[in-house]
Amino acid sequence: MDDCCQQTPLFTFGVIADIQYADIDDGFNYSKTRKRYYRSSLELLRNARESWSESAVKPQFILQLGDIIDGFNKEHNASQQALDSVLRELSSSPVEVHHVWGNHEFYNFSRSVLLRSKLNSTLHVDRSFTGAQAGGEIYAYHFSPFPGFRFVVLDAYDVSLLGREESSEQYATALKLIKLYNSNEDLNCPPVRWSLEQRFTKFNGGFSKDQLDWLDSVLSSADEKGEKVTIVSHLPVHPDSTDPICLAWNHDELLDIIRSHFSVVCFMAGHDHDGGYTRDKQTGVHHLTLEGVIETPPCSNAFGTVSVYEDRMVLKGKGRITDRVFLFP
Ligand SMILES: Nc1ncnc2c1ncn2[C@@H]1O[C@H](COP(=O)(O)OP(=O)(O)O)[C@@H](O)[C@H]1O
Repeated sequence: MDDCCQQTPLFTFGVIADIQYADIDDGFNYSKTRKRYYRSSLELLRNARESWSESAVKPQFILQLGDIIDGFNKEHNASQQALDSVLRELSSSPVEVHHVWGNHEFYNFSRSVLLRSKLNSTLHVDRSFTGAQAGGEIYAYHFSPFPGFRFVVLDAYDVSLLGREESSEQYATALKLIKLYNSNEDLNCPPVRWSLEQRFTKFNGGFSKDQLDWLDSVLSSADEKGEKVTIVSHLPVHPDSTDPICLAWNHDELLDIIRSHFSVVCFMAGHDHDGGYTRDKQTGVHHLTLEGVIETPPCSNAFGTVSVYEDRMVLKGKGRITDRVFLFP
């Protein structure tokens, strides 16, 4: 690392993904290739929170990249209890948390319940979001924690079979789309094994035209102001930053928007518990997929602290999170 990292950062923030806490014994992912540590994930969250609390430069905020509790809580009637446990852990330090929504949020709660819950950060963080939200039932908003820097939280399940009433127009639209690619009876089962079309599963989703238009206008305004924008979403959008089975349905449309605005410097996601990273060749935008807490052994960790400077962001990872430098394009 060069001299930059000896300087005091403008601000720092924490990142953590796929905690998927449940008070149940360890298990495995669907294909039985990765162990899942459901109880230990709360301890790993505690490690992250303690490390952030004790750090010399306190993070200004935390980005929780989605899937904070596991879908298994629903069948144990323990959704609210599990959510209370992780939120209690997070709230034992005063730093504000920006929650992203993933598929496991929708296994536990409906969209309307989530919109009224503590996982709707627009209701609970200590700043005004007037005019900053996408509107309607879309959980997307932006905030500026420091002059010249903006963060956009996206709703990757805006078009989805999850969280929508089966009788709703949105459900019908999502069903029509997924069925164009996936003819399996079980829509969680991917339609193909190797191509990008694997992503058309029920555990993924996409961004509506309303949300894409909103993002486009937020980024146009950021371009004009000369801001540096980091976008966060549960689902990754760059095929080289993840296993393609984890990509957002219309990842290509989202990428096109990012590529048409020079303000974007970084895109952060969760969902793929093995993590990933690429730098987009066309724009130099960094695409980080953060390794998931749930598949991290109790002896390790999975969180990071990002220090932001004028010309770069520096990720200091703990446990299996790799240190990285994101030079601004
Ligand atoms: N290949 C697959 N075929 C059928 N169902 C699957 C497949 N992969 C995952 N699922 C199911 O999809 C849901 C979400 O999978 P899960 O592994 O819990 O997601 P995540 O990776 O977000 O934790 C679960 O109900 C799981 O059983």
